[in-house]
Formats: sequence, structure tokens, C-alpha cells
Amino acid sequence: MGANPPAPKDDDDVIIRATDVTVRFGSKTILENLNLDVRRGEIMGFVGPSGTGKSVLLRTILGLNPKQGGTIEVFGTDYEKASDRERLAIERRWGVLFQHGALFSALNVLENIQVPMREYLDLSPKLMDELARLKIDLVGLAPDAADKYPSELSGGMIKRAALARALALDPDIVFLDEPTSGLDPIGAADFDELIMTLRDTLGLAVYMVTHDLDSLFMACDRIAVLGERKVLVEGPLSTMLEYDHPWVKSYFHGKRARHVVLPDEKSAGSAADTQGSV
Ligand SMILES: Nc1ncnc2c1ncn2[C@@H]1O[C@H](COP(=O)(O)OP(=O)(O)OP(=O)(O)O)[C@@H](O)[C@H]1O
Repeated sequence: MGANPPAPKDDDDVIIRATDVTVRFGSKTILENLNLDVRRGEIMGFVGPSGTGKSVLLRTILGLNPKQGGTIEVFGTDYEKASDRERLAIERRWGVLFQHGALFSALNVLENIQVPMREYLDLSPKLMDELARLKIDLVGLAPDAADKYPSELSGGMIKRAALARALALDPDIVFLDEPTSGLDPIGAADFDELIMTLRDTLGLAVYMVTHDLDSLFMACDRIAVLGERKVLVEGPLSTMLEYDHPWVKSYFHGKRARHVVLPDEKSAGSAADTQGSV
């Protein structure tokens, strides 16, 4: 199958544009001529079989992983070719919540949230305290979470605290790698609600790598399926449900999808479980 075509060039709302991106490790090609747009104020979910390069793509966009071809523009600037000053400006406009290593264990929640502030801003300690407490409130943590250390927090509280840190600089977009993994279903649903509220109130864009079908069905405005070294298909849930590809069908119509799928889908009968391969 060929590469997915580049997106049209005239969209003002695009904040990330990947064009013909190729990433290899040695002789192994992970992504090849991949094209992708992420738009302002949308929750974009990334899904695909294990090992297809979801984390690699995320790390490549963040400039943490070299690419062998293509360009990635963030807020209209090619990060790779940007000056130090331009890079700093880009980094101040994105926040990241990695799947592992969410918080610094030696710092309390307040201090964790202040790490990006110290790195990128020049603020008084009093102002940083006030701002960090606002973020704690924004993500739905109780005020007394400020003084707690990561070891004293539940899994859900850690995710929220890490999100508060990702929001420290009031970014336009946050990158979330498996944000609901390890949470119970209620905690995961609460986290999805929080992300949707942030999108609606702050106009935040969210780039979310996830295996969580509930998140894909409930929270995502658009979904991109990675497979065959590119974006196999992207669009709203309705596009996923109609798309004729074995893995996409088995994922979005499989046994695990049945309890979250649209009502008229439930009786439609379906393919195998969600663990197919592309
Ligand atoms: N630094 C690296 N060096 C060599 N190979 C790597 C490196 N990082 C990732 N890979 C390989 O790239 C492929 C894609 O990995 P990636 O972690 O992006 O998959 P994924 O889609 O996020 O998978 P999962 O859903 O299991 O998290 C894998 O085969 C992985 O082994």
C-alpha cells in the first residue's frame, strides 16, 4: 500500500503538520512517508497494533528521536531547523505526559509542577506557588495535594499531578502517552472527562496515544490508526467504524469494542478480538 497523501496546505487551524516523515532504526523502517495534521483545540487519539511506532512518532514530533526524511512543523516552524530561540518558544507551547516517569519522586506535587516554570520562565517563588496551586485546582486535585510526594498519591492522582505539570506553561497542546493505563475504569473515565473539559474551556489540543477504547469512543474528536509504517486512516469515530481494513475492523468492531460501540453497532455481529495484526 502507498503512503497516505499529504494534507492540504491551507488550514490555519493546523498546529502540527508531519509531511513524508520516515524513521528507521538500523535497517528497520518504522515510519515511511507518514503524513499527519493535528489541529487546534481537538483531541486526537493514536491507536494501532503494538510496535507500529506510536511512541516513536510522538518522540519524533517532540524532537527526541531523529528522523531520516520528511518535515515536522509545529506551530508553523520546523523544529529540527529552528534556532534555539524558536525551539524554546515551541517548547513553551507544548506539555508532555509520558507513560512512565510521570513525576520526580524527590519533589512534592507543587515542586513538580514548578519544574517547567523554573526552566522556561523567570518568576518569583510566590507567583510560582500561586500558579502551581491554580494548576492543582484545574486538574481536580484537592489543595492539600500540593505538599504530597508521588509515593503518597494514588495512580489517578499521579496522572492528574503529571497533567498539572504538563499544563504548567499554559500550552496550546499536551502530548499524552497512554494516560489512562493503570487506572480503574472510573478513574480512566474521570480522566477523559477532565481532558474534554480542558479542551472545551481552554481550547487545549490533546495528542493522545492510547489503547483505551473508552477514551477513543468518548473523548477523541479524531482518531489516527498507525499501521504499515504510516497513518492507515484518520478521521472521526464514524470513519473508523466504516473503514474496511482487517485490523481496523477487528479493533473497532471486536469483542472489546462491543460494550462501548454505538447502539446499532451492538447487534451487527462482528469480527475477532482487538488483538489482530496489520
Ligand atoms: N531507540 C530505539 N532503537 C531501536 N528500535 C526502537 C527504538 N525505539 C523504538 N524502537 C522500535 O520501534 C518500533 C516501534 O516502537 P513503539 O514503541 O513506537 O511502538 P508502539 O506502537 O508505541 O507500541 P506499543 O503499543 O506496544 O506501545 C518497535 O519495533 C521498537 O522496538
